[in-house]
Amino acid sequence: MNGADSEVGRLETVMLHRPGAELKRLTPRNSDKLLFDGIPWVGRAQEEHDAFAQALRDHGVEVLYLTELLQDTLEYDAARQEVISAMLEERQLGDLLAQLTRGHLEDLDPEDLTQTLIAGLAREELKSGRGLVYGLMDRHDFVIDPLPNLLFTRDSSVWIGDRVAVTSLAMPARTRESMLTRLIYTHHPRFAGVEHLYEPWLEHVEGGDVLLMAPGVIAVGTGERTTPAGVERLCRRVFAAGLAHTVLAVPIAQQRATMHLDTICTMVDVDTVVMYPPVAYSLQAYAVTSLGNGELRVFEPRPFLEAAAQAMGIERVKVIDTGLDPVTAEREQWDDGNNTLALAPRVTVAYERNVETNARLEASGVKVIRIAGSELGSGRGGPRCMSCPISRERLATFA
Ligand SMILES: NC(=O)NCCC[C@H](N)C(=O)O
Repeated sequence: MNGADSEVGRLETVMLHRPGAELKRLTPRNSDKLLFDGIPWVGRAQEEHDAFAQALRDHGVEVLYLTELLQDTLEYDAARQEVISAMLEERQLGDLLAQLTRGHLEDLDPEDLTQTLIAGLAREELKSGRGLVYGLMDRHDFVIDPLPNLLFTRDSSVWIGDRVAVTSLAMPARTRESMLTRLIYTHHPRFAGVEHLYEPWLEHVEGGDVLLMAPGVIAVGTGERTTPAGVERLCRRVFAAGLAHTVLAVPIAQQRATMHLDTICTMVDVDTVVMYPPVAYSLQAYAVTSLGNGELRVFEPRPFLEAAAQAMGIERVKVIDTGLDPVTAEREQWDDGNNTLALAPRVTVAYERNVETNARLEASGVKVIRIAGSELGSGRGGPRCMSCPISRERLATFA
């Protein structure tokens, strides 16, 4: 059954995106805008990603690739027309270039259209071009921007219970990603009948900010990406659908190092998190519950870990004591040491480079499946960011 009610229930199915030609578009001139901190060696990034996918399969996880789902989806004419129109509307190419681009895209078969929607289209790759906008563009300028961050499938959709929240991404370089995930969830037969909990045109919410702490309890970070209004909208929708009794709104620093809640905190067991030490005990949360009729009850802020324990009905949330010196902690947090992907309670995937954090996890009894991420990490995301759980074994239902 599709869906998830926790971060740690046995992972059954996951959606990944194997990086490809879109990474080859990155240059020192555009990498900042495209949200990469370096220029990855693409072949090696693919090898690292293949090893990640294989590690998941070796642990019984079904791996779905976004590219394959998208290509299947683009076999349907309604889906093709929908995505081409939406993309051109967003892109603002002017009437003539939009018309030429439409013609170019309509001539592509599903495989090439998939590639073009992901890797983008440079002006020089258009079959034919003319007019003012075309003339004013450099031949390397993008008629369609590439989506190198599609790699981070966590952010462009998130399953909550049996519904999928198609997210509203905040950064211009990423907004088109959820156009593609929405298309898949709307038209692919595998997802027939799945209800959408959230939509890309609503206030900003990114999947990396959403943590399913326990059945009925969701933490949502609000900072550089998810906006306060996004959290409020998600609260209303989650409560209306009966998917949670408490949402914890967690303000996080609005900076790149902590762009999502999952860059500083992920769960490794039903009651245990690995967390960036400097914020572990200072992070605050506003608990939000439903008063019915769409009204929300918002509680005074209190320490996140306390608020989470209370909502989860447990005495305390345990924090892996990484006990790292501040410099090592900062280095490993930057390299996604706290961004782990649980395959089951106390079994987690982590970047091998975060030697100290991983050692502490193991000392606490967590099995760590190490993966290489020297190239993948240049996009500033770890194993949790690179995975969208489609199905996890349910822990429980809440009344
Ligand atoms: N959940 C995550 O933290 N995802 C990582 C996203 C990295 C990407 N380069 C971005 O800046 O959005």
